[in-house]
This record gives sequence, structure tokens and C-alpha cells, in this order.
Amino acid sequence: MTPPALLTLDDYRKFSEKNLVKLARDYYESGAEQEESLRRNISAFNNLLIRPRCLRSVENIDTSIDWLNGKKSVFPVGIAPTAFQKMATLDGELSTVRGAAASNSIMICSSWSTTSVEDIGKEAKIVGATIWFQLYVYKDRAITESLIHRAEAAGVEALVLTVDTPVLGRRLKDTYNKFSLPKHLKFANFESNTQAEMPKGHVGESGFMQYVSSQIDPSLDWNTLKWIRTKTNLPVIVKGVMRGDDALLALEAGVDGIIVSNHGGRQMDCTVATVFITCDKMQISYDLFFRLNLYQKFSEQLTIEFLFGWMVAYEMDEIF
Ligand SMILES: Cc1cc2nc3c(=O)[nH]c(=O)nc-3n(C[C@H](O)[C@H](O)[C@H](O)COP(=O)(O)O)c2cc1C
Ligand SMILES: CCCCCCC(=O)C(=O)O
Repeated sequence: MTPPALLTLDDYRKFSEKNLVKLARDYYESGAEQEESLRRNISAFNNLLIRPRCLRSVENIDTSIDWLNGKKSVFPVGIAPTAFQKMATLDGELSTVRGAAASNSIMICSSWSTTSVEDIGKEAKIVGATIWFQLYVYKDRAITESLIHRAEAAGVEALVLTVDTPVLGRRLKDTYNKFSLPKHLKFANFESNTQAEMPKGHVGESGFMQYVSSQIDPSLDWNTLKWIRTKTNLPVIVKGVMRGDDALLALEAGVDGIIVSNHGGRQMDCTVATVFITCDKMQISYDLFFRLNLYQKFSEQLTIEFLFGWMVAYEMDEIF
């Protein structure tokens, strides 16, 4: 059967309903607690209005950006890290890395991919994709360090430290569903069963919640960031910053970039919408403004990347 034309995000979402089991769809789509942040992210973006200029030639437009180290990409949208992609397709992360190459984007590989970083790295070399690696910090620092070194050896060009997940947000749907990874899937970056397998869920606690509370280090702080910097020469970007004062601390800590994010409303409910987080106290000028994630270089410019979305490239004051 010829697949239908999928033109909008909503088309994709509806199409996926036929192909995803409820457990996976709920995991992919849900936010924390009452999902106020998740709804606010969407409505805040939908309420942005554009006042377009007229009689400006659009014959030659340049949407290119420099993600890092002078590497130009004509497509200024990155693919945010997304765990457990094989719940959606057989090829999982390999499909995404091919998509990243085809669209001249970058892929941020999740620590919790269902394909190992080595296999994603091999495919990235074949198809010519740029990959970065998103890091979760384990209580066992030896595990964390080994992840960093394996990602480096696999050819990633930057490390992205997620800083908004010292504990897992309470996702009610996952809890009701007693969410755990389907039996045939594992955390592909780990060998030992303790890290590679997600426990079964039980009443009132998903398997995912048990995994995170037993493995992930809730003491994550600025010292952890310093420690990471001693373990790698790769650029380090922090993801999940929501305030200007924290952005300044990140800058003082010598990070190479920040991603402003409330984790799609999946971590803490009742937060400000990502799109409205102003970078107060930051001496930068805005040149691009997008929807979900926001990747920022501490140079003259601000660029923003978003997951499966669309972009507007206007000056900030043209939007409101
Ligand atoms: C299904 C799913 C899995 C995700 N997995 C990860 C992950 O492994 N690591 C991570 O840092 N963020 C993860 N995220 C968060 C996204 O990278 C991204 O921050 C979010 O979808 C968009 O929200 P934002 O605009 O507030 O960043 C995941 C999001 C979704 C929807
Ligand atoms: C330590 C926090 C776990 C979150 C894991 C994956 C993710 O980011 C998401 O589901 O959202």
C-alpha cells in the first residue's frame, strides 16, 4: 500500500497511532505530573505571532549555521537526544542517523539508545552524518567515564551533559502502564545486566523509575561538570538550562554551549515554557529563534535547534 502523504507534525503523530503500541506511545508523548509544562510549551509556541517584512528578496536565502568549530550546516535544526528509538522502528537510531545525514542536520545520540554508540558511529561515517553524544551520569563514575571514552572513539564531535534529570520526572502514564522496555530491547551502551536491562514495573512504580533511582547520580552538580571536563577534550554543552544565572555559571565553568530546555515538560511540571525563557544577563545577540530546544554558542550568536519542528528566522523583536 502506498503510504499517505505526511505533511505536518500532526500527520506524523496520527500515522504513528496505528503503528505504536500504547506503552511506547505514552512513553514518547507524555510529560511529567499534570503535563502543564508540556501543554504550555505547545501553546506558548502557537501563540507567537510573526510580523513579516515585505519586499525583501527571498531569491537567495541563507539558513546555514555554525554548530561548533566552524563546521557549517545549511539546515539549522538539530535532532535532540531521544532514548529507546527501537520501540518505534526496527532500525531505531540507525534510521535517525541516516535522516540526519540526508537533511544535513546533526544527531545527538542518547546515552540510552537501543543501538550502541559504536554502531551509530559506524553508520554516521558511512552516511556522512555529524553526531554528538548526550551523557547521563551514573552513580558509578567508572561507567560514566567509559561512556565518554567510547563516545569519543565512536567519532562523536561533542558531549551534551543533560542537567535537568538528577531524578526522573513523575510521568503518570508510564507509572499506570508500569512502563518497562520490551523484553527484546536493552540499553545498548551497556554490557552488565544491571545497566543494560530495565526492571519490570509494579503497581505505583514504572521499571524506568526503578532503573533511574538505582543507577543515576542525584548529586549531579557544577563539580560533576568540572569532573567531566577533566575526562575529555571534546566540546561540552549543557542541556536543560532554564535561567540566565545558571547560564552564566555554565559559562564560568567553561562550557562550549548550552541548550535551553525544560525537557519537553517531561521532568518538572509547572515550569516556564522553553520558548519564553529569556536569556537574561547574557551578553549575546539573538539571530535565530526556533521552537523546542535552543542551542546556544557563546559567540556573537544564538542558534536554536528543535526536535521534529519548524523554524522561523526573525529577529526577536519581530516575533512579538
Ligand atoms: C521520547 C523522548 C525521549 C527523550 N530522551 C532523552 C534523552 O535520552 N536524553 C535527553 O537529554 N533528553 C531526552 N529527551 C528530551 C529531548 O531531548 C528534548 O529536550 C525534548 O523533547 C524537547 O523539549 P525542550 O524543548 O524543552 O528541550 C527525550 C524526549 C522525548 C520526547
Ligand atoms: C535520568 C533521567 C532519565 C530520562 C531518560 C530519557 C529521557 O530523557 C526521557 O525519557 O525524557
